Amino acid sequence: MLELRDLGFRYPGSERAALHGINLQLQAGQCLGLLGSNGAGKTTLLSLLSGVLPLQQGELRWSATPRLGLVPQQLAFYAGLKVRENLELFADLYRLSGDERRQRLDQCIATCALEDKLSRRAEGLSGGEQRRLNFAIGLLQPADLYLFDEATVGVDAANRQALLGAIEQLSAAGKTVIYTSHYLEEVERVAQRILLLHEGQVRLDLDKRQLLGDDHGLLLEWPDAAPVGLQELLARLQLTVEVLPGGLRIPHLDGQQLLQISQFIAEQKQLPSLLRFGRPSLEQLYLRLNGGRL
Ligand SMILES: Nc1ncnc2c1ncn2[C@@H]1O[C@H](COP(=O)(O)OP(=O)(O)OP(=O)(O)O)[C@@H](O)[C@H]1O
Repeated sequence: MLELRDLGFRYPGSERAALHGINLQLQAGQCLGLLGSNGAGKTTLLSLLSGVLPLQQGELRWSATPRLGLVPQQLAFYAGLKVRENLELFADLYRLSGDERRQRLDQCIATCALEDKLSRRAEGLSGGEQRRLNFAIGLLQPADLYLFDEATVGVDAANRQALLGAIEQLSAAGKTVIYTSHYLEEVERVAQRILLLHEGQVRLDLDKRQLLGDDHGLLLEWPDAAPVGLQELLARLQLTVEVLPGGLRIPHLDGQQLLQISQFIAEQKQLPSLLRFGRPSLEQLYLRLNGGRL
């Protein structure tokens, strides 16, 4: 649905390009998780796609005229208007009418749990409530491509689940989504493909399953130090170990090795504070890839 060729952007007066040499093809129905540390260029990329910033260098090719829904990082509603007035105003801007207008409004209000906030002025809402209004306004727009920039910052855990559910529904309905967040467990949940930006360039672009792989390992942490004798056991089992703050990770092991480690642990006075067998999370991979600069 979208192809970027050698896209670049430099803010006026800035010495360094915020983005350069970005090549990317995005298929319809795909949810792309956009990662990168502060200043990596994520918002700049979304701003170029949504036309908030003018194209300076490179090409943006759409397969058809795009209908875009945007949930921007900067809150974008009328602070002095009530929640209901904001939603109606944006419904007018999106030219929604009749049944579709009512359905979309009802759905956005329910997803973002705004039912009891409708007669409140937007400026009087809490931070998380304002974020939910911002989200509702983006979701209200009938679009083929939805861009979410830090859309859940400050939203409480229960409401966050509802917003993520809405993103999964967009994907399931064949909508294309670009989702950027520093909450990597959210990106891991919604995205099928992961794009990592670093200093304005694409550092990594992979299918999520390919990235996370099925490299099952054992993650162990202790309240104090690891038990005496563990290192010897691991060496005897010929296992490689990654030392982490507070614990260690054994990236590859088979059932027998897992059993022997479990027996050793069971015989110790102090149990681990964390024992997890599985593949690494996106956050753990990200910290390894990006040198911990999230
Ligand atoms: N309006 C601006 N004027 C000048 N430079 C800017 C402007 N906005 C962003 N930049 C710079 O462009 C680079 C990319 O910024 P951008 O906001 O795209 O990063 P980001 O990945 O979205 O970061 P964050 O995770 O902090 O939101 C940074 O070096 C930033 O300082």
